[in-house]
Amino acid sequence: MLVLGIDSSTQSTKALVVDADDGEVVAEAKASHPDGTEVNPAAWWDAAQSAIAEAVQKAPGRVEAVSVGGQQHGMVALDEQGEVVRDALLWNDTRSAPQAEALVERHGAKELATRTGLRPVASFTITKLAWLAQNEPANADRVAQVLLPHDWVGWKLAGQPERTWTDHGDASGTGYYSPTTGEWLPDLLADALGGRSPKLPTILGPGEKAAVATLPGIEGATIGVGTGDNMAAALGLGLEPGDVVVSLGTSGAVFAPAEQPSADQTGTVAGFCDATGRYLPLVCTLNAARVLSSTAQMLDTDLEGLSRLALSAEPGAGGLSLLPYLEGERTPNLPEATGTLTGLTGANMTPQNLARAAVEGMLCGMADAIEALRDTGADVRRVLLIGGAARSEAVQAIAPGLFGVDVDIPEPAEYVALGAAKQAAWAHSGAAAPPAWEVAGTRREVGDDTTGPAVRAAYARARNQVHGI
Ligand SMILES: Nc1ncnc2c1ncn2[C@@H]1O[C@H](COP(=O)(O)OP(=O)(O)O)[C@@H](O)[C@H]1O
Ligand SMILES: O=C(CO)[C@@H](O)[C@H](O)COP(=O)(O)O
Repeated sequence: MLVLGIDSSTQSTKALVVDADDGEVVAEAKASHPDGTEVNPAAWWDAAQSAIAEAVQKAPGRVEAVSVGGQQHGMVALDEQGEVVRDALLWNDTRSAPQAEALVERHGAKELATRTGLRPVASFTITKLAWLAQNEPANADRVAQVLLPHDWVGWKLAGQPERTWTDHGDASGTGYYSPTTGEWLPDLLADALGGRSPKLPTILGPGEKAAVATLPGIEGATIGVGTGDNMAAALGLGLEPGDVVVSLGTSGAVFAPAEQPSADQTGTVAGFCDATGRYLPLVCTLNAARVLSSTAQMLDTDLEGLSRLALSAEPGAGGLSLLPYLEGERTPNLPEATGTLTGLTGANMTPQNLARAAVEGMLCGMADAIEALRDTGADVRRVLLIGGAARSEAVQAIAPGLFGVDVDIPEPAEYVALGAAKQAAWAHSGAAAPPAWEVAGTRREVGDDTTGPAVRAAYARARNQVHGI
C-alpha cells in the first residue's frame, strides 16, 4: 500500500510517496514557497498541488492515505465563507513582539506557562491574533475561524468540508491550548482578539482519520490528522528516550521526546505536545539554514564552497564570533536584534574565518538549546541532525565538538514528510500505534573535539558584550 506525506514548511512543500509496509520512499517532488514572513496561503496550496501531482505521477500505484506536516504557529484567519482574511503571519514574523510582552504583563509568565506550556513570544499564534486585533480591527472583525498552516492545507485536500480539524501537536503551539487537559483555552483566545470568539478546529487524536481527499490524483484517500513540522519529524525519526533532534531548516529547532508536559516560564523551552499522545519540549531559533546561505552569498560562493572554506579555517575562526540574529531572534528573545560579527582584526578577516564563524555561530545557538533542554530534565544521549543545512559537510563535522555529544546523521531525507506519511499509514490502518519503519543509513560523528568549549565561551562573551545576556 502507498501513502503520501506532505511537508508544507517555510521555504517549500515536499511530497513523498512511501511504501507503508517498510517506509521506503518510492517517489518524491518539491515546490517552492514565496519568501517573506507573511504569505497568502494560496501559495502553499499551489505548491502542494504541484508537488503532489508530480509525486503521484511518478508513483508505481494508487495512494491510499495522506497526511500533512506544516510549519508551526502561522496565523491562518478565515472569514464566514472560508476565505482567508489576510495573508498569514508566519512563525518567523516578529511584528507581534509587543503583543507578546503585553500578554505576559497582563496574565503573568507563570500563569501562562502553567496553562499553555508557553511563555508568549512573537512566534506564537496568540500574539499574531493580538496584533491583528490592535492593528487591523476591521480584519479582526471578519475572523470567523483560526487555523494553522497544516490544518488549512489538510482542509483544502478534503475539498473544504464543514468540519475543520487539528492535532494536539500543532494546537500546542498556539498559546490558547492546554497540554495538560488537551483542550482549547477559548478565554485566552478571546482575550487576545479583543473579546472576539472565532471558531476553533476540532482537536483529533494522533492516529485518527480526519477526512477523505477530493484532490484529483488522490481522490478517496484517507486524510490523517496531520501535525506541526517538528512533531512530524519526531514521528518520522521514531525517537527513543535519550534522543535529541537538532533540525536545521529555516528555523533551528531542538527537541526531545518526553512523557510529561513542561512549563518553562522563562520561555526558552516551549512545552509542546508531540504527534503520538506524548510531549515534545522544544527550543527554536529564527536563524539556521539561511545564516549559511546569506554568508555564502556575501562570500560570493555556493553552499559547498562555504563548507570548504569553513573546514579550511581553524576552530574558533581566528577569534571571530558571529551572533547570527539576521532575522531578529526568538531564543534568546531579541526580536529587534540584528547579526553581529565580533573580534575582527586585520589578520583574521579571511573568507575562511568568516565562513567558519557563520557555521560556529549558528551551531553555538543550537548547543545552548541542547543545554536548555538538559536543564529541564531531558536525558541527552545522542543528537540526531536533520533539515536542509544538516547536508553541509562543515555542519556535520563541527557540530559534535560544539554539542559535546555524539551526533548521528541519518541519511539526508525529508523527515517531516516521512513522519506525515507514517501518520497517514497509521490513520489508514486504524492500529493503536504508528508503523515502525527503520531510519536508513545513520552515520555517527563523535563529539570528541576539545576546542568546542572555548568556541562556545567566546560566543557567549560576544553575546554578553553586545546584548548583555
Ligand atoms: N548542503 C547544504 N548546506 C547548507 N545548507 C543547505 C544545504 N542544502 C540545503 N540547505 C539549506 O536548507 C534550507 C532548506 O531546508 P529545509 O529543512 O527544507 O527548510 P524549511 O523546512 O524551513 O523549509 C535552505 O535554506 C537551503 O539553503
Ligand atoms: O516555529 C517553529 C517551531 O516552534 C519552527 O520550527 C517552524 O515550525 C518552522 O519550521 P521550519 O520551516 O524551519 O522547519
